[in-house]
Amino acid sequence: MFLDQLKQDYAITLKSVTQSTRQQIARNVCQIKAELAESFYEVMLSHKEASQYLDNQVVQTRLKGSLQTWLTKLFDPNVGEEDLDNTIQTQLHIGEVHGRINIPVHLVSRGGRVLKQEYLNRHSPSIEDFNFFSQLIDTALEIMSIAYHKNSERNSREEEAYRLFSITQNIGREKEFQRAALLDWENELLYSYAEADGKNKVMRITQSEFGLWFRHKGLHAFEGAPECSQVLEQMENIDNNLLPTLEGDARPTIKHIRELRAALKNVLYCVDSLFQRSEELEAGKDVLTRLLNRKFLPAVMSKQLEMARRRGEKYAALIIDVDHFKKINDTYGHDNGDRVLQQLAVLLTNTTRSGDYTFRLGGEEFMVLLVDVDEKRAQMLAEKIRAAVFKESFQLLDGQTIDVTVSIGISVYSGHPDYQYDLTRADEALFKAKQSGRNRAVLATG
Ligand SMILES: Nc1nc2c(ncn2[C@@H]2O[C@H](COP(=O)(O)OP(=O)(O)OP(=O)(O)O)[C@@H](O)[C@H]2O)c(=O)[nH]1
Repeated sequence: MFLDQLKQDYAITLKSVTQSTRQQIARNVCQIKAELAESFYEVMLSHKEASQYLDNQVVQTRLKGSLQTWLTKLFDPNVGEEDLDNTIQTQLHIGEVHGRINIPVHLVSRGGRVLKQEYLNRHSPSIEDFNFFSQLIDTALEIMSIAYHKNSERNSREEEAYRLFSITQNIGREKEFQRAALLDWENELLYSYAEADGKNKVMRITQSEFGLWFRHKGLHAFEGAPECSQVLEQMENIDNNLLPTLEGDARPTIKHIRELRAALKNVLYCVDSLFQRSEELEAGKDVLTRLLNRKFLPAVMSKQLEMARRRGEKYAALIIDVDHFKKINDTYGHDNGDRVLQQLAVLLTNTTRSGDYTFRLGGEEFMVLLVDVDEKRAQMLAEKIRAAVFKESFQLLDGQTIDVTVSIGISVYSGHPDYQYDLTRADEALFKAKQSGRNRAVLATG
């Protein structure tokens, strides 16, 4: 309904000036569009809140250009009433992107204000001209804000659903797994000190299997629980205060070891109580593979993106597609096809770390989100997955085994504020992997 009203207003605005005035305004905009983009992003980047969302390099290489394209299209004098549905769709799409990357609406409005001010300063337009310019900018921003609100409402519902889901996905197994990971780390640590007289530097707990899981998944799953900050504090205490006392030439004293064990016991106690808080909840899993369902993608990706932005920890998306899966279905039947997908899901879970995420995107397409990696490591892990699938004997219902291969497209966080941008790059890389013969992993470039 709002949109119908906006469409009518838009049409009235277009007719409010003559065609030659529209052409003149379009020329004006074209002449100064680079300066408009410059001022827009200068203000955005100097604004504390806005600069959190925007990476300087991406602004230079991409966003300034996109803003200029948007202005050119918005003021294109050939856009008539019959094109308005398209124009509106474009603005809705931009609003959705803003919602996805959490740019607050008031900042976008601020951007609009900057554009108008800049246009006024540079062209000293007539009232009629300036009114037209303002009306189009305001209407476009109004349409964007409709999509923004819809999208952010959906995001918060999905985030809540994901939070519930992630704490309850195989909760018993997860609990035992994380307890074991923590105790393994402790054993390794003590063993290494006993053996090497403290000369070895041991992996920090925050970087351990448990630490990665807790920081990337546990914190999100148990969000708001008081034990979360206690676990974080204890881990920092261990890494920054306790471990250094055990390293170096001096032999660790029994007092140091006791302190470390007490801190670890505390972490274990908190973890147990976090798990106790949660209840089993089955909804939301992919029925066939029990992996994360596609609908949790926005919640997970937004969280990782925020972490990447705040802490500089990159992540990678691996889009994994079974090669010639149709042939497997056609040759051995759909049930055997299902069985292959289930075995692949288990293999993916086993070849990744517990801090990583594994999704079934749909059909025979999966996605692994690797946390805390760079290009080199992402490529190595993708290759590890590819090789593991290649080596695996997939078992069919009648006991016979078949070989299966996968193609993988890899993209590493590029700094772009919209996670969809990097997912599309991974998709394009997957396409290349298929084109160049399948059974390979290709890293997206550019
Ligand atoms: N058994 C089973 N098959 C599925 C499922 N979802 C999708 N499919 C089938 O997966 C097949 C995918 O085939 P295509 O998209 O042609 O791809 P492909 O044969 O794997 O070929 P490439 O990807 O190009 O290597 C289709 O035949 C779908 O019917 C599912 O849940 N179970």
